[in-house]
Amino acid sequence: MEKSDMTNERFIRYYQKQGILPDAGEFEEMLDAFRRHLPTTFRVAGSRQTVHTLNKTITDVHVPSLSDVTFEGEKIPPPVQIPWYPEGYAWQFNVPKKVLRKQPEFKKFHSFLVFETEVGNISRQESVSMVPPLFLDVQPHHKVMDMCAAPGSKTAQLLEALHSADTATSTSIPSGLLIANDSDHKRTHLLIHQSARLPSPALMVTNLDASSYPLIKVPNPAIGKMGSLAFDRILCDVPCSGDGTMRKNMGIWKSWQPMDGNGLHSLQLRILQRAMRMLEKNGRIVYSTCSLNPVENEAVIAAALNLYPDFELVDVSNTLPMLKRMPGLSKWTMSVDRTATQFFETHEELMASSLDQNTKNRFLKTQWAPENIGDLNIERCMRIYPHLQDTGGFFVAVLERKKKEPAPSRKRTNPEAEAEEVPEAKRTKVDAAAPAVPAPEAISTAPSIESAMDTTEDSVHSPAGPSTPKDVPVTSANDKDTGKGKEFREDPYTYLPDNHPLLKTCLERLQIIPSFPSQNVLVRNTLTDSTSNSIRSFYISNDLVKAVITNNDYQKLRLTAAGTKVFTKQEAGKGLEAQYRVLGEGLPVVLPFVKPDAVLKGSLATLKTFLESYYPLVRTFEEEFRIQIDESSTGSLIVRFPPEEKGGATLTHDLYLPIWKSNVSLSLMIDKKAKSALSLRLFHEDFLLKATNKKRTDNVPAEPTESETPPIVAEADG
Ligand SMILES: C[S@@+](CC[C@H](N)C(=O)[O-])C[C@H]1O[C@@H](n2cnc3c(N)ncnc32)[C@H](O)[C@@H]1O
Repeated sequence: MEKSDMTNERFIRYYQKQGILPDAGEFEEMLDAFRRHLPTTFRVAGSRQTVHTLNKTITDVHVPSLSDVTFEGEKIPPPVQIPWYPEGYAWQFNVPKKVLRKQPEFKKFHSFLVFETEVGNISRQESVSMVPPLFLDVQPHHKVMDMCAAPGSKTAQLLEALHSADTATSTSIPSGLLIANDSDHKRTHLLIHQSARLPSPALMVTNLDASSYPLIKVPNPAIGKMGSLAFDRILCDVPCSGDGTMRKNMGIWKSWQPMDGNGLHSLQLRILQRAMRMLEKNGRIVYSTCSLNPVENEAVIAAALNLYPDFELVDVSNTLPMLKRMPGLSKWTMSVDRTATQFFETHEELMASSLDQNTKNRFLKTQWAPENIGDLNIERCMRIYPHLQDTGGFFVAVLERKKKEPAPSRKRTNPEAEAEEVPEAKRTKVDAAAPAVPAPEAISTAPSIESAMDTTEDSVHSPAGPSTPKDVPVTSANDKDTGKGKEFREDPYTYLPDNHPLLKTCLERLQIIPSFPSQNVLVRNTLTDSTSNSIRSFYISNDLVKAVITNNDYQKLRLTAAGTKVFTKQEAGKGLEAQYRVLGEGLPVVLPFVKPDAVLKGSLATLKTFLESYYPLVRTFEEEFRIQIDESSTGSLIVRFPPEEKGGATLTHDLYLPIWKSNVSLSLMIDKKAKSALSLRLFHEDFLLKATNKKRTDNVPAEPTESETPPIVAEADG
């Protein structure tokens, strides 16, 4: 898009009128920033140890190699750490695509990023999108809800925080829970794909309208009865008009008009209200949008605070001090047409106008600033503008229940506000879906329970998505997208008795110790006599996920995923019995429960042999490893590669990998991309690519001969 096309009179008129920036000069600066290309940003993801090691590789190896680069006579700046991101684990660089494709050092860095993104060690995410989860401050014991989660970049951050006790080799089983929800069924699958990079026994994915999220029943040991689940942390990253994303979604320059935001206010408010009702007493909500529009931001927050006067905005000015932000607005005006020409300062002014009643009825009083806006600490909301730190635009507000009684001045501006301002039909709907929603006080006493780099996050800040109605205030959830009335086809979630014969045999064969939480193993089918013997995969969850699944109807919850897949059945070829094997994605969860002497020991040389061909013959391995293999039975095995430095390759910490032994050959049971990433990270070249190319040039058959072929393909995981 040409710079000259990056303008929109309606946008400029509307936002100048809102006074979102103190002076005209700064407003121009913001517009200029909106017209510039957004830098590429990413964060290092995964367990603390992995993050530390990978970040050190970027700092010590990549940055120095990129620090003195010139391309076509121009100096190219190296990646820099995002100043406000904790521990320097997020980075940004701004180089043209052709530099990434042609300049050797940047090309190498780019493939490093692509592969590490594929395996989940790097998350390409717009920098402002990293902000809301940081303010949520999630701990491993927290019950967390991500109400509008797809495609899931923030879900990944929440999951990492829940798993902060993980080590480089094993996944902890947090006592907390993360429910990632999205009303768009297709997008929940993006969510599942994204979170597969960090498999968690504490994760559930649901497909519901967040504004009418049902109560979840769980046992409350304190009262010996069932209670309802209240959440410690809730993220409301609501659907929005997305005008903060214009640097990336350039179509918004052309299409922007004020009714986009007007049409979303009601849905946004209802989602936030629902979160307030589901929050644990000392819990925290983060509300965010990628929009600059006060009607989607401060108006929603002010209305919610007036509906729930026991809530307040938290002063987070000392958190992430390097993050530049502007205070929330206490004054704004409403445009009631597409052209942004007709403005009304108050709802009363609109009502007294000569506009027809139908037009008037499209607007809610809550879209204007309430009279008591001065009492709401609205300046504690955070507005992030593109010119401040070369980012997209964003809005973030942090809400908690008040520690003290509401101050006398903080009374509802209109005690009937909820009934009047959020149409009754909606409330009835909410209550029907969620029987007997308790008052906030009641729920608080409830029981405590991109190429990869280029495309990964494109849809994160896309405007509201398909469920966003235009032009009219949303008066009810959109059935088409919330799945309501749509058939829900998911296999059931069934917990096995811990002495189930197939599970017992599987655990014995894989040498899993008795403390393995087999009571939390589930399968994705109903257990009849005929299915009991044909279980394909075993999954594991934590206690809380089990409590939710066993006490609620998974169909009502529209549960699309839960727990981590750990073991899967492997057909073993002619004459051999099928066996279960440990999945690569499940290994970090299972590892603490594998008998130590069942784990084989390899070396960098062993690993190189595994990476150099798909099905290396046993005889091609060095003797020390061959002896161990000869003593092992065929099937699923685990190998530990201890730290080692040899011939320019460095392994800094223990690495555990699943392998498969067939009669004469072995195979590393991780997918191709993970193999390439490992090869590049440790040996600085992609052996797999070399092996594939060699096969092509030597005209060697693509697959090994039958006698060598293990009964599976190497990338069978998933
Ligand atoms: C801004 S995006 C969320 C981005 C996401 N949090 C992330 O970081 O990847 C808003 C999401 O809300 C979903 N959505 C729209 N209406 C919804 C509703 N009523 N309930 C739940 N989700 C909704 C959309 O499908 C979209 O995925």
